[in-house]
Amino acid sequence: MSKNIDPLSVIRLSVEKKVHGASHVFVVFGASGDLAKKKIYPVLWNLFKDELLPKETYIIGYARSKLSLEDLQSRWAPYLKVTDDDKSKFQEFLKINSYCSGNYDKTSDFARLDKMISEIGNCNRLFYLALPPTVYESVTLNIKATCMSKSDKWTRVIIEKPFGRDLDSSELLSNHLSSLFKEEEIYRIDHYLGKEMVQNLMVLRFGNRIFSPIWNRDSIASVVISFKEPFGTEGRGGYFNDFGIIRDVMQNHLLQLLTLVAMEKPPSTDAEDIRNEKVKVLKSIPPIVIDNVVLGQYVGNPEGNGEEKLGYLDDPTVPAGSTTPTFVTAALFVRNERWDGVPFLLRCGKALNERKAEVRIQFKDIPGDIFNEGKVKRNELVIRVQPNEAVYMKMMAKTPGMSFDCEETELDLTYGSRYKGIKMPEAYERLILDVFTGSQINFVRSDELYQAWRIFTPLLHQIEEEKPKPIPYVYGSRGPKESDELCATNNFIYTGTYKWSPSKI
Ligand SMILES: NC(=O)C1=CN([C@@H]2O[C@H](COP(=O)(O)OP(=O)(O)OC[C@H]3O[C@@H](n4cnc5c(N)ncnc54)[C@H](OP(=O)(O)O)[C@@H]3O)[C@@H](O)[C@H]2O)C=CC1
Ligand SMILES: O=C1O[C@H](COP(=O)(O)O)[C@@H](O)[C@H](O)[C@H]1O
Repeated sequence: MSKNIDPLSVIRLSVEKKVHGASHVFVVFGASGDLAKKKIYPVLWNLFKDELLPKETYIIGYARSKLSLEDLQSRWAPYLKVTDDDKSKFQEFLKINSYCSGNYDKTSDFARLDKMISEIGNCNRLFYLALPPTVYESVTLNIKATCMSKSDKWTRVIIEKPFGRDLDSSELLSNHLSSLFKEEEIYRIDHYLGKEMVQNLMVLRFGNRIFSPIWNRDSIASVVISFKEPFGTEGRGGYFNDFGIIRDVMQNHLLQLLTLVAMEKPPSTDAEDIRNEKVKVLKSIPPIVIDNVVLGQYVGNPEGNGEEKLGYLDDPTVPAGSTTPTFVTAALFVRNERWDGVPFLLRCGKALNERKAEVRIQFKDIPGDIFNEGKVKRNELVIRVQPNEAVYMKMMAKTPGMSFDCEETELDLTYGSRYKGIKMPEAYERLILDVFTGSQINFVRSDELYQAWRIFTPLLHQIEEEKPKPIPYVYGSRGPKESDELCATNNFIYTGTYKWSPSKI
């Protein structure tokens, strides 16, 4: 693209083209809550500020609390970035916002909401459920009964995980939703699908000739998909304890990454073509067996990063003696022609040594090594999702100079240096814009969800019934050593010999 073209103007044009100049109302259910103030309103503000929201868009917050717009605004204040230059734009943003106080189970309150929307005009309607799942049922029933759009306009409902807690409860929710809405009206958010490097996976795989011949069991030894967070449950122990790290991160975000790495090339980039391929690959994954799993739980660290860090069980919101895992590594297998025998190691944990999400594809040893035995190390292709987005290939090269020795080095695409000054949109920004434009590529379809729960439910039930004691690991460490052992027995070789020395140029 020419340097003179503002990339945002291209997106603006494409959004306007797709919405055909229609008016929209975006309703935030749970407007007084955490997700709304930390994510949804800041994202709506960013989209508004960048003029990416369709022109005639109005936002209505809905929650039980009796709040004025000023009250709502004071909740957003710490999370919305408004600079001095933005002040007049922010006043315009306030003008498109309003608030409706009502209960989640009272049809007459939803009728009031419908009246508010109708007063704006005949418009497309987006309903974002930033709510605990306990009220999904009554809210969606009330939307259906009173708030659907009229005549030629559409309605879209955006829901957040957890989509149930196992196969049965997820099926109940899916059946409930499908009794009210068509699949194309339901947008199940997995915010990892909105991340730049996650979206990049399809382009890397299907836009490069070099990868397709080696992207299979003949060349790939193992795939490690990691999510690491350097903080514990701090304050969220109640919610987390009920769900655990498998439901919180692995069954959704990490499994989505796996499907994008493992799926076959779709016939097109249409949402249904891509989601069909994702479902196909999920169907080839048998349920995880507990022997292929390591469970961990963090314990306190008196010297954690300069200050004492409390263990999971020290969190007052966590029930005494809880065996909920805060760290899990699991080996999954895709039983199809491309992947048979290749372990996919999913690892996720809280209170670890760093923040990191990455996909690491480790290639097999080279056959017939002619160099000094043990010198040649396996190639690795690493797609670092966050932080500091990068794609790098660890490879061997001749040591520069007179000697004919070889050493480990890398081909390195670091986004921060290659794409200086490019603003990476927040995952939620992309996803919310996708809902306006009707693209379901980055949303989870009901049959995809079914398959995801099928893979994890037997393991989750076994853990809940047998309550195996998770292996303790220290807050701020890399997690239990048994996780490395599981990776090692599943054909991931860590040598510790690779050293990165980024170029100063
Ligand atoms: N463009 C860029 O920004 C680039 C950055 N780098 C940086 O260079 C550094 C090293 O590169 P990296 O790819 O991690 O290569 P390494 O070979 O150092 O690490 C490979 C993997 O092994 C894991 N590991 C660490 N210790 C053990 C162990 N004892 N047993 C088993 N596994 C272990 C690592 O971290 P863990 O298990 O803790 O997640 C990682 O998943 C990194 O900090 C990386 O970010 C490298 C290239 C390009
Ligand atoms: O869905 C979740 O994701 C966050 C991590 O998201 P990220 O975009 O910051 O990587 C995690 O902290 C949370 O527990 C989980 O519910």
